[in-house]
Amino acid sequence: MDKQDTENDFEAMDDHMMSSLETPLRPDAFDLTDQEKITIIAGHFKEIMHTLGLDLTDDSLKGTPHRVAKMYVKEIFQGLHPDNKPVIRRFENKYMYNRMLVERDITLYSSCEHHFVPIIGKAHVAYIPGEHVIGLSKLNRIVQYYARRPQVQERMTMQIANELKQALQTEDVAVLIEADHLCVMSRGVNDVTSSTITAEYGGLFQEEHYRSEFLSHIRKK
Ligand SMILES: Nc1nc2c(ncn2[C@@H]2O[C@H](COP(=O)(O)OP(=O)(O)OP(=O)(O)O)[C@@H](O)[C@H]2O)c(=O)[nH]1
Ligand SMILES: [Zn+2]
Repeated sequence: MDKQDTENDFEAMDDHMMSSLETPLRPDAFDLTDQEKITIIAGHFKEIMHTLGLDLTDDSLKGTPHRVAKMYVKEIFQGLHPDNKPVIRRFENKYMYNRMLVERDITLYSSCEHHFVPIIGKAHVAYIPGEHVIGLSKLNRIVQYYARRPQVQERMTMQIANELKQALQTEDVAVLIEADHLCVMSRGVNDVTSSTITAEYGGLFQEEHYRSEFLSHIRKK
């Protein structure tokens, strides 16, 4: 691929990211069942391994195509399927708790959509309840749902923030993600010390006071 192609790729990526927060999916993305997807992906992965020169009759390797396909569909990319979206029940804020609620250090395991290798880190989310609250674990589940698909960190951050705003019926939501990208660490520039931080601050979190309180909570150990 020459430099011009790479630049065009990035222009296409920029256009897409500006026009939509949605993960780019084909219109017929859910026509196949999970089982059909696993069978097809296993076949393709077998070809990849075969092309790499691996002996697929070897005891240790022969199950790998099916293992990888099942892992893609049922585990690390399960967040592509809307059926796996967490069901969030809103409760009335009967305690009248109107201060900040922070859920910090949420385990984040995602995959880079450019190289299909892991993005590993932590998400910190916060909101200021209005009339509604949701169960604490649902904050983690929303993070996991958007992480379990091929991602770029910026889009993942915005998708999580938007979902929280909808679930909580408030703009007063903050999301900060700090993550290590294996595509940066284990190949390419091979940098194992850098990490990537992205953040979205909605509503009151655009004000310095609320933002600093959030940041001070997530810095405390
Ligand atoms: N903005 C953004 N870029 C990412 C993310 N994850 C990976 N990338 C970058 O996507 C870019 C893809 O660039 P390319 O030049 O097409 O790929 P490449 O030749 O493998 O690039 P190198 O990683 O530099 O070797 C790389 O610079 C990655 O670091 C992400 O979450 N956000
Ligand atoms: Zn990557």
